Amino acid sequence: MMMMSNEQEGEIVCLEKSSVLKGRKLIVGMCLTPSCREMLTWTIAKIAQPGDHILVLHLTSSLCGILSLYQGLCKLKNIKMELEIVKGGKLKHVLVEAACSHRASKLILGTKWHFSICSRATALGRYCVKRLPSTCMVVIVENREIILNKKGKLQLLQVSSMHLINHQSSSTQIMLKIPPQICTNRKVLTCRNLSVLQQVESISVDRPYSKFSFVELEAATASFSPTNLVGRGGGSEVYRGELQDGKLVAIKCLNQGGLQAEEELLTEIEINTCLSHANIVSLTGYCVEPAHLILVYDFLPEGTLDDHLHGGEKKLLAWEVRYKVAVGMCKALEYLHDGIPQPVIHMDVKASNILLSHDFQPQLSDFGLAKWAPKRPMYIHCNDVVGTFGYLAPEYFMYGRVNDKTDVYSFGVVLLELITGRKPIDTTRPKGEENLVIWARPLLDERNLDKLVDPRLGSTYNVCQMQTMISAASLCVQQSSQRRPQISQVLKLLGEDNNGKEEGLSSLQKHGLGVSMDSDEEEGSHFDGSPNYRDHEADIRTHLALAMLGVDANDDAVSESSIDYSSTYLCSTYLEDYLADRFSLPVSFEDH
Ligand SMILES: Nc1ncnc2c1ncn2[C@@H]1O[C@H](COP(=O)(O)OP(=O)(O)OP(=O)(O)O)[C@@H](O)[C@H]1O
Repeated sequence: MMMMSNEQEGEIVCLEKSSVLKGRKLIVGMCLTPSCREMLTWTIAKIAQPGDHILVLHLTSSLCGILSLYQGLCKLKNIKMELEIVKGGKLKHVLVEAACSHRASKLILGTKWHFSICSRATALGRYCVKRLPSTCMVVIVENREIILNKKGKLQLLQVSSMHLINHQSSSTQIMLKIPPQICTNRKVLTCRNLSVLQQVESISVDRPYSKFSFVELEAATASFSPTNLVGRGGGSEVYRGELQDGKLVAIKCLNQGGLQAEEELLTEIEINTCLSHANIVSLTGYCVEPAHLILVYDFLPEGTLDDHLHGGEKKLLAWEVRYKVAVGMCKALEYLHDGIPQPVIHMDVKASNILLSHDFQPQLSDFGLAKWAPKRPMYIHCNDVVGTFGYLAPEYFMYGRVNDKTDVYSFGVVLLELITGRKPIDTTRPKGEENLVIWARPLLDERNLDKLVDPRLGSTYNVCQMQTMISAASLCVQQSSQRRPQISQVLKLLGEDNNGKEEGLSSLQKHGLGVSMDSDEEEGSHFDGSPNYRDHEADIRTHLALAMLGVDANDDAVSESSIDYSSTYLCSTYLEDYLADRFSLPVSFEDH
């Protein structure tokens, strides 16, 4: 029998391999919550019988994820790396025991403590030095180091002298961090950035990016002059730069001072090596130096969608452009989810990560939080919820569950922004209107164009496209992730891919609706907002939306109770009337 606990939901799942407990090996999946301890007690008291063997399994998936980043480098250097979970009480005892039992030649430790030289880290170092044989060197690393030899004498060394330390392995030594205020010589390559650089070089081996020196980037930006500063993110500053060959680039300087910047840089480069798409920003190169972690991208002169929709200073974003942005982003996500051998979840789809070229072609940027997608219909569990409030899918926000539908939800929020011109969270709005999805949901159900559509657009939009976009948005922001369509289905709904019309038609025919559509009727040809538009396509696409709902509802993975029928209701009510009226077709959506 195998039992795993679902920490966030507080439920215990028992997977019984065989109904008869013969062989008597019980595996208990254990995390550190009280409900897990309760589960273990229950297993011991109620399930296990004398002679049984209980194996307690603790999965450290986040650490495994980080270690997998190093696989390339280890392979390159022909190094074997293993993860070992050790049991024990005090850290110092565990460390010494492990070093002795493995006959380690070096015990290398990182530290997050900010300490003075006479602090706890020194004490830990001294403890280890005393108890370990002289064949084992103790090294504590962070930024700059001090070597503490056996006699307790302090000697200042630079990390570039690491090889020197390696040659002295006969004498036991400790390296300690100097607190930041004592660090004066910033030119020394830190251990950390050295390892980041090695990893970058190993993961980008198939796609060599330009490796810029900081001096080159200084020259490109007039010494990072404030006039070239184009934007600030949560952990970065972005400058416009011109390279020697005249190419314009965006230079993103990650704020140093933590693992986060390193992880972002490595993830961005690792994932970008697998990507090439017209709607995804191209990474040109990087700069990794002692005090600098920098990413260099193609420069997109029109800035972000966020600036255009909510910036205030920009010209009104025309409907035509809004629709183009929606389709372009949908294509980028379809490429990530379905178009590459190892699919990717972006994890931070939002208006400020959608950049616009001179002709307003959208490009998705910022892969620092991206993840390799799990196989459908599985999801991955994330303990840290990162991303942007207002765009986070409910199951991710509440339970840390991630799969491709996480991006679909965020994309739905972007569609709502394009339709309404409102921000996802706007605390200046009256009560009840602050959260865009909550405010929009009943209006989407009613198809209340008067209230939904950005008042700045007036009547300058294509009603057919607006209806389609509203259908897509209402499907994408559904509470239940299983009920959300896959992004490829959303792309069919929005059209503008070559197969959209035919697939839309064939789907209608499959559902017994023989609707003809003029082949010369080009989508987007009516921009006058007139009520006399011929909008067969909108009907077809909205019907497709319903077909999707039907498909998902039959999915075994969807339990009855998890289905939110409200949007089925909203689409069908609208469509039954509409199709019956337009095409004199008796339509009933009961079957779907
Ligand atoms: N390739 C680019 N071309 C032009 N401008 C860019 C480019 N990349 C980023 N910018 C500008 O820099 C700003 C900051 O970008 P960055 O990706 O660091 O942050 P963000 O996505 O806005 O926020 P966060 O990092 O918190 O998610 C953007 O809002 C945009 O104005």
